[in-house]
Amino acid sequence: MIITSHLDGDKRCHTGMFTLQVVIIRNIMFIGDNDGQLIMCIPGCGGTGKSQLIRAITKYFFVTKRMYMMRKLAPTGIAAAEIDGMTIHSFLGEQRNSRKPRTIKPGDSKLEKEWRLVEYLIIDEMSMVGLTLLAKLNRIISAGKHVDPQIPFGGVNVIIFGDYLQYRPVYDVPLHTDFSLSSRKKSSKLLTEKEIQQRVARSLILQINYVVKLTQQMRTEDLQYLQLLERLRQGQCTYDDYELLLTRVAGQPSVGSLKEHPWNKAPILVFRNEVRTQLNYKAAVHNAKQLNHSLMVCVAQDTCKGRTIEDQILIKKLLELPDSKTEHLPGLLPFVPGMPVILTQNIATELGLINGTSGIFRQLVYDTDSVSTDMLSEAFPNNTQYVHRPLYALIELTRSSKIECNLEQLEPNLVPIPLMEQTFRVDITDILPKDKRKSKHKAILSIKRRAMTLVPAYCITTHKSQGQTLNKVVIDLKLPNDTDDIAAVYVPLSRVKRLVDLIILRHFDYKVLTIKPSKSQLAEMERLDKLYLDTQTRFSQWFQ
Ligand SMILES: Nc1ncnc2c1ncn2[C@@H]1O[C@H](COP(=O)(O)OP(=O)(O)OP(=O)(O)O)[C@@H](O)[C@H]1O
Repeated sequence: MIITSHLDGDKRCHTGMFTLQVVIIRNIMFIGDNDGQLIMCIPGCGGTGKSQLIRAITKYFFVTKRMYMMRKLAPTGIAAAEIDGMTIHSFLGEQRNSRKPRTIKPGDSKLEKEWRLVEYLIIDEMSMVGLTLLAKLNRIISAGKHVDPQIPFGGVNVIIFGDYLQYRPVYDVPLHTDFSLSSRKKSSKLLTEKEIQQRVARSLILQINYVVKLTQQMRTEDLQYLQLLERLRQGQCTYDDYELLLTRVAGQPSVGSLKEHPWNKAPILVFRNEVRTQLNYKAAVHNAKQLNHSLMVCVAQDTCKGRTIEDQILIKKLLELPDSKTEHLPGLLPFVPGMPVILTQNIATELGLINGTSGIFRQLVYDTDSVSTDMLSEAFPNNTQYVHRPLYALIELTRSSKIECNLEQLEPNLVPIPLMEQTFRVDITDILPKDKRKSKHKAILSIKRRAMTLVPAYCITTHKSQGQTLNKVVIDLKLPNDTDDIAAVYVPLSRVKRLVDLIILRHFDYKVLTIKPSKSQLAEMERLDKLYLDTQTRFSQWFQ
């Protein structure tokens, strides 16, 4: 109601009734009056309907014919696909892991055109958005809107959704970062440009002026389990909670077999990309055998400085790299009809064929001369057919309202997915002969890869599962040694509606259920709670 009435021009949202808050960082000053600008946060723990609310808001913009005024962004492909939006990176026109930041020039007419009509920006999964990324987004909007850089987000209304106890950004610092401690420690040192930008972004977060907290659980229908998840959020699970979860460890008489329906179709959530890749390989081999098919594996075409790579050791190393290190183009991609897959690049944004879109692999179309059975990896059986020049894969989209494929002789929901090209860098020091290694120097190669932009989805990382509701899921709670993040336990456990919808892969330690939220997570949640009280007072009629 707050958002729709703001959109419809409610005076209460435009009179600047807020307390004046001035934040000065070096020479950058933001004034927190906002003059009617909505800088809103909608926090809510997993399953309280944040994505659902984004869909409802979208519908309102749609029925009132104002879709052109809004943009929806999320930090990861899957989270973006969940809300029919885009990843922040692709929206900023940047490649993942890119070393070259996009230059922002004032008066960039393309940028201004992109932003001219945008008045509302929705950002989902705020826990995974970093301050550096937010600062960049702010700079781009400011330039796009061609307004005073002191105006937060170029005057665009921003609505941020998420849950600070879920996954944090990978190469960035979270939005709740408290700089008051570190700045005192480093007071004698000058801040780097990056640190300044992070503080600027933090000052934007401090200007959130409306908060509506979602509290009613919409996903979990199992009350006892819901209470357990609530305790988990505080790091206060009891031994009884632990014993209850132990009843779901695989191998118990009360737990169904992973080989049988429905568990043989349930996605497996793991922590590491390497483990994910290996499990996907195993599942593909197993399913091909079940179907009496010989396994097909697409091989990526790698070149270095325009030349084909001849060195067998290097070829093997490149093909075995996890796709998280190769711009998400897999070296070896097994294909079995019926295999769940996820797109890893934006192919046609306007059609919703974006990074994160899921589907089912149906058929591979390839150059028949390019098939060999020379073994490329021990992970696959001897009779595996390696396809060196695939042309495209036919994918059945599981959820798409935008695509109506009218290709001759193809069913309407089958979409051809072509190959894509990306460049990535790889450190090859470990495979160089000892006499060629230079101490302290890394040997880095730039590799151009042409490959299918798909990965199997029998198994996904817990990080990628954030934001999804899963019918049945198999999870692991034996955390990697260096993990003390509550998200690593909370995210996988909160993907299902009932405890019986999950199986835990193996025995785990009680102490993982007692991981506490960090100080800055708690402080930010408290701050948002206070703002929620203010918002309720301001809009009392909607909170009765
Ligand atoms: N108002 C509602 N009425 C009926 N069902 C709802 C409602 N809101 C959410 N749901 C259902 O509850 C489940 C969880 O909702 P949703 O995915 O929107 O939660 P979320 O807060 O985004 O979770 P997460 O933090 O894990 O991303 C979904 O299956 C959704 O369809």
